[in-house]
Amino acid sequence: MKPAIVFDLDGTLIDSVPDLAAAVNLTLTARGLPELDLTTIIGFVGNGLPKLVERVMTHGGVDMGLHSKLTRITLDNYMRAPTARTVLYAGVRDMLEAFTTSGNALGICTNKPEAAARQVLDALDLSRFFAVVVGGDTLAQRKPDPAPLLHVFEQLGAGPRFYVGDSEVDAETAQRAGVPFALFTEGYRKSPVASLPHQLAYADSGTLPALIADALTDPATR
Ligand SMILES: O=C(O)COP(=O)(O)O
Ligand SMILES: [Mg+2]
Repeated sequence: MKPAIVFDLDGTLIDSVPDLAAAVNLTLTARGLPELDLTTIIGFVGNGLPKLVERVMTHGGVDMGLHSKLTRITLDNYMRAPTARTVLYAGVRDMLEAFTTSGNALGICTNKPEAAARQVLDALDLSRFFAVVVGGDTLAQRKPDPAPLLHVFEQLGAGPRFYVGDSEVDAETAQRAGVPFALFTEGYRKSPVASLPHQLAYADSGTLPALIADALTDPATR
């Protein structure tokens, strides 16, 4: 049976931080606060938009009483132009075509709000690849809680499983869900590859289908 493969979105399939940064910086400049650079924002990404805004506010010394308001404003900013500067990582479209042609069921488990994730996938013509999309606000729990990931796999059906992501949060989610994990090393990871639990690591999306096939013939991941 072909494995079901679930992907993280930001930092794994798409380089989306330029648009997240633009949304955050609109929020900041509207309050007279200085803009943040991409590296700083990358350090704040991974636990969903409310957490991103919380980290930005802590960094800027903004009163946390404004958190829900600034989260709403930042999401509105983001939703107005979610793919203006966002690009797919090299080889991603071909990789998704290859998995689809071989009959793998594919899903998305992201901490991005579900509506934003769906809008981004539509705009980049990626929606057709994914039978299930779960975002950071789809369930009461978000990654690194394993519930959203298990929810996606349950809907994709029986068979072997693999989760593909770029971050500490993704590695922990997979581990807690008991699912083998493929780490994309060129995303928004903050710590060294060796410190993240993973069954395989890759830097070129074109190599992933063969790597997953190999890993699934290895008794350690079966
Ligand atoms: O929204 C985030 O913080 C990160 O999104 P991701 O889970 O797709 O990497
Ligand atoms: Mg990610």
